[in-house]
Amino acid sequence: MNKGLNRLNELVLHDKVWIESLTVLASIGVYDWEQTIKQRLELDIVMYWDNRQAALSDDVSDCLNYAAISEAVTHYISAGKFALIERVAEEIAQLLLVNYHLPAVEVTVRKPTAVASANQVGVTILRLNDSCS
Ligand SMILES: Nc1nc2c(c(=O)[nH]1)N=C([C@H](O)[C@@H](O)CO)CN2
Repeated sequence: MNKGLNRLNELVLHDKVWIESLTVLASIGVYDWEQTIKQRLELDIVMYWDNRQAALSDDVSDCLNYAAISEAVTHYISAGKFALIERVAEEIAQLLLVNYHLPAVEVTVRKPTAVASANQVGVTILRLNDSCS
């Protein structure tokens, strides 16, 4: 437990690269009719990452490239079929932790059209990379 809290404390001091309101059309929903249409999801992604090398070199090959990551996330979600937005959030978090060796990532998935009387509904998860501890 203490180890987990220590790691969370360290993350507070970390740099971040983030993507706000990435819009993706997805096969998403728990009802059969939802699997016959595409619905809009919006993602906020906060990636914990040390930006110092990129700042020093001013070279795109040293940065965590938010354009490339936006494309990878869009492709992954568009190609899949999902019931819950929780699964979308979890799989995107794991994809980013593993492929980009992030120490941690926070993923929010919103489904803006799901509840007519609500502006937005969604989930947020924070995942730490066990191989970075
Ligand atoms: N926590 C969640 N609740 C619900 C989800 C979901 O993905 N996570 N999904 C639905 C339905 O698909 C809904 O969006 C259809 O309007 C219901 N609750």
